[in-house]
Amino acid sequence: MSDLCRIEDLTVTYAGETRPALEAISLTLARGETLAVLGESGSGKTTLARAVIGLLPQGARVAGRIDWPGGAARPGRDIGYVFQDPGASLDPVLSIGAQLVEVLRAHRPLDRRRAREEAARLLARVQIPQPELALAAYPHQFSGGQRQRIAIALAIAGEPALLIADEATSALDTLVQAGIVALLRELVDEMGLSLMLVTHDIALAASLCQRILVLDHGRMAELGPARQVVTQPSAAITRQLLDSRIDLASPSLLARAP
Ligand SMILES: Nc1ncnc2c1ncn2[C@@H]1O[C@H](COP(=O)(O)OP(=O)(O)OP(=O)(O)O)[C@@H](O)[C@H]1O
Repeated sequence: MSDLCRIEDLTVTYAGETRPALEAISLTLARGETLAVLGESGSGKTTLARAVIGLLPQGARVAGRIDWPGGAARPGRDIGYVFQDPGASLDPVLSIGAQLVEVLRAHRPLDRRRAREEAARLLARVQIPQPELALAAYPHQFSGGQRQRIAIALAIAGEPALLIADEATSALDTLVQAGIVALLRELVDEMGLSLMLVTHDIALAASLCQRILVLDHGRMAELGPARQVVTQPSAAITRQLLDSRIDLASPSLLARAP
């Protein structure tokens, strides 16, 4: 597998802060690789994802490097981003079709008719029923799970090499969450996408990703194959995250680690 993204000694300090939110992060993400970024609230997961996509807030100081050996990555086109709240991706006053067509035409040389056909195909791909009709509907007409599926359609519309899912399932109830996780897994397999899954849920990380990076107060606590991280954790914080998941889901957590 060739390298998609190389992060070297990345340190990010927000404006007005003295303590970095992220410190000395180094890792390489291969093409087609699935990586979970795991940690407690405030450990720096979103900061890492925002740094990768190049969308840190103004005034944030960045040291270190993020290299894209295949050429600079453009948000939207080369990197798709799915937020926890689909409302962050979807415009409430535009129809789903208009939003998808806009993104498709910004990134791909499609005329309006072809873009609309492609939009319907994308909605079908993320399992929105009656995609032709759905194009004319507005975000509030869909359930939370369906809105997240539409946000995923928007994120993959530019045929990105990397999809970042930032707590994309944590606001959803368990069954709906399982459906979105299954969809992400299918898309990664079919499109050869790299996935960066930002989560505080070690079971989810292990079930979906090949490697897990554990962050603790902005630092790398541990990075390794998912199975190894969940069966032989080397960092205290990973053991804590595991302990907090010792419930009925735990046996499947170990069985499903890639
Ligand atoms: N815009 C900002 N300005 C100042 N500090 C910030 C800003 N955004 C985040 N932080 C701080 O940076 C640290 C890391 O935050 P970050 O959102 O990356 O963590 P996280 O692991 O994604 O947390 P969560 O799971 O709660 O989203 C936290 O201490 C947070 O308070």
